[in-house]
Amino acid sequence: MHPEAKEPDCGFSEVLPRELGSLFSDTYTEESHYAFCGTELRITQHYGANLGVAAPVWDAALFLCGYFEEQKLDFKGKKVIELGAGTGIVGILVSLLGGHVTLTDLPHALSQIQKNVSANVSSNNPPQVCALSWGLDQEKFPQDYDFVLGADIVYLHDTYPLLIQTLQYLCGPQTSIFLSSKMRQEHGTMHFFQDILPQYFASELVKRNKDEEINIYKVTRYQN
Ligand SMILES: C[S@@+](CC[C@H](N)C(=O)[O-])C[C@H]1O[C@@H](n2cnc3c(N)ncnc32)[C@H](O)[C@@H]1O
Repeated sequence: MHPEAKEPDCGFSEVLPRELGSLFSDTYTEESHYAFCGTELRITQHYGANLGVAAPVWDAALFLCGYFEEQKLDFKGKKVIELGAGTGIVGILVSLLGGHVTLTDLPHALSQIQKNVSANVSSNNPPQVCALSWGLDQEKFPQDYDFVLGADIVYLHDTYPLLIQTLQYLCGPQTSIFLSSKMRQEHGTMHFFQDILPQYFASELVKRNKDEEINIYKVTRYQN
């Protein structure tokens, strides 16, 4: 993650991008290289382009990629959607591992994701890149995903009910959701995982980085 992209101490909200953008005198890009699962990823982050929190690769995303590598999860032929994809790094990795991936985010982030897809994926079946604003757009999407992925998307209290609506819509009995989250006390991330999510889904903490306070949860529908 770029040092200038460290967590803002104010709202950390979608109001932020315009304000954050104005803090930078120039719009600039930074290309970073990452290696997971024997694959090199070239990810460009567009700073000062009003992308706000969507611009950088967040540590929770790298932690999730590392988890997939460690667990050797089999994504071949699986139907996968990523929420709040930002740069797209997680979904791009999963696509390179053989998944049929749809990468989603708010409209302002889509061109960054598309550029990273084009730079990394040359297969006949590249990821689709689509707008999905939680609680609003999910009905454009199918309901038979094998995996729903999200890295660092639990940080805005007002969006928690919207995110739950989207997860409920997208997830069938066969779906595994993986949420990798920086546990931000001030944004009630723990409250989401301990109190809100269990009202709707079963969840299990599958990996924790204690020093960085990043948790990965595997989430599924309650089985009747
Ligand atoms: C902290 S960033 C994480 C980006 C990326 N997943 C990563 O970990 O590198 C949060 C992402 O959630 C997206 N987001 C925030 N609110 C959203 C909403 N209501 N609907 C859809 N995406 C949203 C942002 O645009 C941003 O890309």
